[in-house]
Amino acid sequence: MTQLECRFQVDRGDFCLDVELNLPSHGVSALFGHSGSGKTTCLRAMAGLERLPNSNFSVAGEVWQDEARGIFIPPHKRQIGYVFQEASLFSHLSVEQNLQFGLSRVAATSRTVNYDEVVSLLGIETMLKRFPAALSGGERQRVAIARALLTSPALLLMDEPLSALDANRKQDILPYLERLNQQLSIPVVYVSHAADEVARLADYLCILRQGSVIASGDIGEVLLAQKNNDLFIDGASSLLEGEVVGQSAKDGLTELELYHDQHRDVKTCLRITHRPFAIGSRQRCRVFASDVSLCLSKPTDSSILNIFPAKVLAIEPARLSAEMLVTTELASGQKILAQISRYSLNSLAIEINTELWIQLKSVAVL
Ligand SMILES: Nc1ncnc2c1ncn2[C@@H]1O[C@H](COP(=O)(O)OP(=O)(O)OP(=O)(O)O)[C@@H](O)[C@H]1O
Repeated sequence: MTQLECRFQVDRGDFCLDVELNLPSHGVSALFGHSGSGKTTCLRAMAGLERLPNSNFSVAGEVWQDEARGIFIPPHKRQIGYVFQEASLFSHLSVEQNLQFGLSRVAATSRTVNYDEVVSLLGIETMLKRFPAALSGGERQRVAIARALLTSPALLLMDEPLSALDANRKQDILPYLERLNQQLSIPVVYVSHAADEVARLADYLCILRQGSVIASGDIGEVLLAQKNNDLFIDGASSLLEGEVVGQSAKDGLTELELYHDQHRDVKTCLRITHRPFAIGSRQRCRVFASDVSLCLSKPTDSSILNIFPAKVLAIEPARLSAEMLVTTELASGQKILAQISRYSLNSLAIEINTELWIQLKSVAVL
């Protein structure tokens, strides 16, 4: 079900924005694009911090802006949480007082979020008595997210919340964002220009370029469709998601059964280096096209653990002229990109509909 519907337009002479989006009612929708593509302008318009002409925005059927009808709900009357690049906490208040401030902004009878649950979800139990100056950047950001959640928002807007953090702090905070997404049913609009973040967190991806939407949809589909987009500086990739079904510390392996097309009666199990995941938990993996190789017959003496039969769906040039991107489909329906040399494509005579075997040399667990 679509929950967020917007049409934002503005002509500032040197920058024109014309964006129409229908975002889902749950999960994380990422607005992804280069600097200056209009991501923050859209987020600010959703918050009502910017009133764009000829624009409209509704959340779960509730109209927050409709210029044609003269409707514009001011920011303080919109049920939103807003998290900025830098945590904007009150420095004279303790963490607990900062959180209580968030909680006090909404009447007890209208609260949809539980204080203890949020504190535990963001792992801030031990910081409650401390003041913002005594917290690391990552901890401050966790408190800012908790404070935003405690206002029981109908919508959580996050503008590059990790961009001020170094790589290690970023890795520390990502699991909290994932848990938040899994445990609370508040839709999140997440602005980012980092490919690794959106691949890990987003369920729905919208790519903006120079004020326009150039692609939007399920993250897996957009990653495939935009395989050559230079925003994915780390390379073309596909996403696989599945449930942990096996653990063998002895063999050093964890086994995931991939979610698949319900109409197909075939299952695919992915074996990855052992990780301490709970059986039954949901995990997402990213497979870089450069880590996938193709064979015409089944390799029987390969060190590669994941070898699956597949069919070629599409063949397109990669960004490097000597390389090609081959979209393959497993019998269970997942699509996986392989990047091979033009030379190999020709010498193996790989064409659309060729049936072959794919080898996943490496799988990044996100
Ligand atoms: N209030 C404003 N008045 C005029 N121009 C603005 C205003 N705010 C932003 N802009 C311009 O609008 C364009 C889009 O800016 P915006 O901040 O939305 O992009 P962005 O994709 O979020 O970029 P970044 O990743 O650098 O934050 C830019 O050219 C910017 O300079």
